[in-house]
Amino acid sequence: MLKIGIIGCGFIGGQICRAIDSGEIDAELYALCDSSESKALELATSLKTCRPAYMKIEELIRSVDLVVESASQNAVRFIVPQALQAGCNVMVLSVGAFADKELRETLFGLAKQHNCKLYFPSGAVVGIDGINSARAAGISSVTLTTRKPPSGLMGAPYVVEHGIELEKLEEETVLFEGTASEAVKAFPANVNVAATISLAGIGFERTKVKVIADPSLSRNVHEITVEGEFGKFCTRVENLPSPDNPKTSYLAALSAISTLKKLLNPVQIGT
Ligand SMILES: NC(=O)C1=CN([C@@H]2O[C@H](COP(=O)(O)OP(=O)(O)OC[C@H]3O[C@@H](n4cnc5c(N)ncnc54)[C@H](OP(=O)(O)O)[C@@H]3O)[C@@H](O)[C@H]2O)C=CC1
Ligand SMILES: O=C([O-])CC(=O)C(=O)O
Repeated sequence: MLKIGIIGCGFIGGQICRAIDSGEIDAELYALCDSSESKALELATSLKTCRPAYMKIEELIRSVDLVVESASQNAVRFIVPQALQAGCNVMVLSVGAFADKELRETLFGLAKQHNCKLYFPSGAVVGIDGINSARAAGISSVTLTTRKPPSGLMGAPYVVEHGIELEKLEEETVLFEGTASEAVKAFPANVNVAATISLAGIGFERTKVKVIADPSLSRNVHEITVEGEFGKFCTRVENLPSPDNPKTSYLAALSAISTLKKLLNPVQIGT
């Protein structure tokens, strides 16, 4: 049975644990790690059937077949190279870290060298399947427009650096327009989806991103427009935010669960 280790025991890590615990994902939840040991232990003891051990990153990587990174972009830099060098497959949630070209090329190279897989779930957006298909011919433009309630954007480096008083906004306000490369640094906990879209499509410099704060919203809304040889498509998702972490949409955790189920399943549906 596939042994899974989860690094980052917040909302997404917790949802994956519960999906393994309930038997929805047919794998062994072997180990947990978090910057807060007590948070990981609390999660472990809340489970009904699984009894994952708490391990430091190095021990976890030596012990499992697949590492789930559900921690932070900074964690990716530290965890993923070691995990690939140890021969683990890795599922990455903090995809924004891959905007760094040097890191990206190193990690893709290590995955090839060690015959490991890197999995990037679709996350909180819909349409990655369409981008993957469209890329087989040619894509001319990709844009992502992300709208979140102000509470979901609090603490983002861009908001802090520009002194934006989100709590005072009374109407929809465009906070940021730029490339995906800039967006994931400006909003590292809000638009990892821009990184996944870039990896699937036309890269971090050609993918355009707009981030909007809207006090009238209670959902995280992501719209993608893609044009290319195939024609044009637009997707829009209105995500319920997680109750634990308003920056993260529930769909992002479901997408991680679905990716794990897909890699374990001999029958593959969808692109
Ligand atoms: N790909 C996608 O579509 C999406 C990606 N994300 C990203 O996925 C990641 C997980 O999201 P979510 O579960 O909501 O986040 P949470 O903040 O709920 O949980 C993350 C957990 O990881 C811990 N952590 C952070 N850095 C490290 C580290 N270096 N080593 C060990 N533990 C660490 C955090 O601890 P502490 O609180 O102490 O920092 C926290 O307990 C985030 O980076 C988020 O931005 C989210 C939504 C969509
Ligand atoms: O969950 C979301 O709506 C998107 C998100 O935070 C991210 O991509 O980092």
